Amino acid sequence: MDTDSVIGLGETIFDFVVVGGGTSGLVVANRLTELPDVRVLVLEAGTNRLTDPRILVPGLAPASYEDPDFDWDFRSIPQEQLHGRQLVGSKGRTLGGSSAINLGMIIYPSQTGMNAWEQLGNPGWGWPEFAPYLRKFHTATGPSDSIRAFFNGMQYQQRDQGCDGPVQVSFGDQYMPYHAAWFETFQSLGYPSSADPIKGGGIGPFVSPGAVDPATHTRSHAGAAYFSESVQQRPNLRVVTGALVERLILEHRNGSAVATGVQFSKGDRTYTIAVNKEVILAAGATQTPQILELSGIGDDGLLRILGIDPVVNNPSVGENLQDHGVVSFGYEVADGMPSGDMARDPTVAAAAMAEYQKNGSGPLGMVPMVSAFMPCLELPDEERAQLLQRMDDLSQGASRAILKQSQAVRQLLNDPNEPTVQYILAPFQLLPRAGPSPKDIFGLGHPGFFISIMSLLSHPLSRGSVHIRSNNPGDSPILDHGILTHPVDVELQARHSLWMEKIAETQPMATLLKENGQRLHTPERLTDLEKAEEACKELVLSMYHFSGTCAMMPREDGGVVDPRLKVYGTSNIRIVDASMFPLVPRGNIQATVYAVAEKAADMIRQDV
Ligand SMILES: Cc1cc2nc3c(=O)[nH]c(=O)nc-3n(C[C@H](O)[C@H](O)[C@H](O)COP(=O)(O)OP(=O)(O)OC[C@H]3O[C@@H](n4cnc5c(N)ncnc54)[C@H](O)[C@@H]3O)c2cc1C
Repeated sequence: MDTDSVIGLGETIFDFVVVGGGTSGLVVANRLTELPDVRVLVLEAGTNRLTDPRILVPGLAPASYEDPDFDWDFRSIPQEQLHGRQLVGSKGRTLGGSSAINLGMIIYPSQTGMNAWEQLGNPGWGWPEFAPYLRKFHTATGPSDSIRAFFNGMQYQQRDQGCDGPVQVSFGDQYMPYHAAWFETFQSLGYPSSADPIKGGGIGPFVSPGAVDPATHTRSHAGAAYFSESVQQRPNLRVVTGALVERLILEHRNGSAVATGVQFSKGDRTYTIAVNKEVILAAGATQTPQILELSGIGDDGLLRILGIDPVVNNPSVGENLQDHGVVSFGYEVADGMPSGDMARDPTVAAAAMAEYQKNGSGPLGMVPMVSAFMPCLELPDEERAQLLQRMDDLSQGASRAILKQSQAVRQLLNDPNEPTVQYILAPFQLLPRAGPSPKDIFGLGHPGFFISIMSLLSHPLSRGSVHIRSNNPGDSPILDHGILTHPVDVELQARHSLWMEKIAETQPMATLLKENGQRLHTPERLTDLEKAEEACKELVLSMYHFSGTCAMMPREDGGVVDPRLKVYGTSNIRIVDASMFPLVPRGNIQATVYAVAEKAADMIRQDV
């Protein structure tokens, strides 16, 4: 399909117009066009780079960051709580969206976390109903026998995995000694792996599989998986790239707003396309609220100031932004030990590329990260009670929306079986202080060889927002990440970060690291909670898990969509991307995005 063409577009009546050809948009477009009578148009602002090596080769993802052909490259406003630092907001701007440029880790949400979605007023969204969709989107290929032996204690059963979904999920073939030591170190600390995260429970270390096709060793993202060559042949599907959706054309009918068309620009022309049944918003958590606001759905006051006629007053549009902040500690490796930092030597980089081109193996063809879900171990019962009390005190007088969410998060933090953090081991250096440019953070610019241990709060309480800055659709929205604005998050993040020092000094990890070697996070070992809190504020970065800005919740609780994903006050606009998450789930979120979109597609098919 020539996705750059608009020829004949005006002559077709589309039943559904999907805004955004990213992770969720392509899932829904694919599933709807399985029905031959349903005509779907996808409008994607970004490029079609399906055959570009920076997307195809999993290990080349960082080469796409900040390039406008791949990345929206947002920056937050200065974050007061982080001493005025700006955070990066990379986000895919190409067919496949963020799944085409992300780090490829596939991690599943927890049972308790999903049940919290349902408890927030969303019948049908608890774990039992949601879990099948976590399998529907993917086909898993298990680890080889040698990889299973390498990761002593790894939990994995083929019967638990997805077996016929479009996204290919697999393990790598060349892990480093730190990866095996990760498992053994947690075991030494008394926390062996207890369950495969796909089952929604358990704590301890696990190997994060990657969205990599084991046959071709290429990235399996939404573009490759849901917009494959055979799907491109469907006569009832049309995809146009380079099409920036500016606003929806709305009319009032019987007390609600009806979308009758979509206005978009391509090149220097503006087009309006009629829609027969529904508009499906899938522009991601940063731009779905932008499009609603540009169309007159949002906070009346803000819209009027910016010269937009309000159609539906809902001040919750663009609020409730959630993200996982990630704090990374860097440890120098022992002399002679390998590190991904070796790739800064052009000879080593060329050898890795040659190995990849020969048979797809090696570091470029895999996702080289392992993780662990853990409770907060350095938190004695009495201090835990104090922390929860602090949380309750801080919630006093909060809006109904925040109060309800705080209660849900409180339950999660109080559950002894629910992790409060995800630790990740990456066998290369990260330089948060060199930010906000991702090229500097990922650029391996510090001399020497390092690994990184990272911590991400599983259930953050901090909230940010994203709103339009003007009525010009070409202006990027005002992004206020809000990471670590909540004092309880700062304390929890610091306590978890202190534990990263323990991981690094426990055997066998300790022997792989240089004794008294350089540390990229702080010159001295952190022992003190206050100093750790300060370090977290200096180091925390966005994990690019934008979500929650058009949350699925009752409208009086701060919701923007109902449990059928319909935008309140409208009759034919749905949201299917990460902006509908009421609470960000534990871990990396693409698996949850895929599953939400699969469930959304089923709902839409039932409803029309
Ligand atoms: C650098 C990076 C690394 C990440 N690493 C991981 C990881 O390892 N594991 C994991 O699970 N998750 C990861 N994530 C997160 C995950 O990829 C995203 O949360 C998920 O893909 C978001 O899906 P979405 O459908 O909500 O939005 P997207 O996939 O971002 O899709 C939105 C699409 O809408 C388009 N669009 C936006 N505005 C308009 C407009 N006005 N008109 C037309 N089109 C528009 C965009 O160009 C984009 O293609 C990462 C994300 C990034 C950016």
